[in-house]
Amino acid sequence: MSGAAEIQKLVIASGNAGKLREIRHLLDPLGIEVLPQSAFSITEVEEPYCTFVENALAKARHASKSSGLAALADDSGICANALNGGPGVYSARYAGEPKSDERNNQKLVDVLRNQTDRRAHYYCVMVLVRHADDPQPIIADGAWHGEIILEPRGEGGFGYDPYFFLPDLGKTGAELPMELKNRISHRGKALARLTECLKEGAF
Ligand SMILES: O=c1nc[nH]c2c1ncn2[C@H]1C[C@H](O)[C@@H](COP(=O)(O)OP(=O)(O)OP(=O)(O)O)O1
Ligand SMILES: [Mg+2]
Repeated sequence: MSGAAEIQKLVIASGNAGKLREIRHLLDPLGIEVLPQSAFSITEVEEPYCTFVENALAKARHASKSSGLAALADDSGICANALNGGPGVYSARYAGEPKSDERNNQKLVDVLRNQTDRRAHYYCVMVLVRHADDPQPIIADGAWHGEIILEPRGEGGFGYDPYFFLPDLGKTGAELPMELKNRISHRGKALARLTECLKEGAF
C-alpha cells in the first residue's frame, strides 16, 4: 500500500500558532486538507526526550491517536554554539513554565551577552505518521544558520526570530516575509525533504 501518497487530510500536531501559519503555507500547494490539532481539542503532550526526533514522534503519535487522522509534527529549537547546542530541544521552556517567547529571548540574550561567539542555528525535525502506530514514520530535518543579536529587529515570524540574524541577508528572521523564510528556514527545508520522501513513495 502506498499510504503516504494517498494522504488527503492531515492534522498538524502543534499548538504553536507561528508554526501552524508557516506549515499551512508550505502544505498549501500539495492539495492536502490541513487541520490544526485544536480542531480536535487535542491536549499538549509531554516532550520528555532529549532528541528532537523522539519528541516529534511523540507529538505526531498523540495527535494521530486522538484524531484518527494522519498527523504531522514539528519539533524544533534554537541551538547556540557557545551553549554547546543549547537551549536546543528545551528552547520552548528555556526560561521555565509557563512558556514565554519574551522571557526565553531575554534569557538567551543575557546568557550570550558576554560571549564573542553568538553563532546559532535553528533545527527542525518533521515527522509524519499515517496512524498512531505507524511503523514507518516519515522523518525529515533541516537546519538554518545565523547569529543571535542583542537587540530585537522586526515584527514578523515568532519565537526567537527577532534576535536571529542572517548575516547574508542583513536581516533577522522577524524581518523576512513568510514566503522567503519558508524557502530558506529549517522548517522549510525539513518539509521540502519530507515532501520528497512522500513523492518517492518510500513505503
Ligand atoms: O522558525 C522559528 N522561529 C522562531 N522560533 C522558533 C522557530 N522554530 C522553532 N522556534 C522556537 C520556538 C520554541 O521556543 C521552540 C520550539 O519548541 P517546540 O516544542 O518544537 O514547539 P512549541 O512547544 O512551541 O509548540 P508544539 O510543541 O506544540 O509544536 O523553538
Ligand atoms: Mg513543544
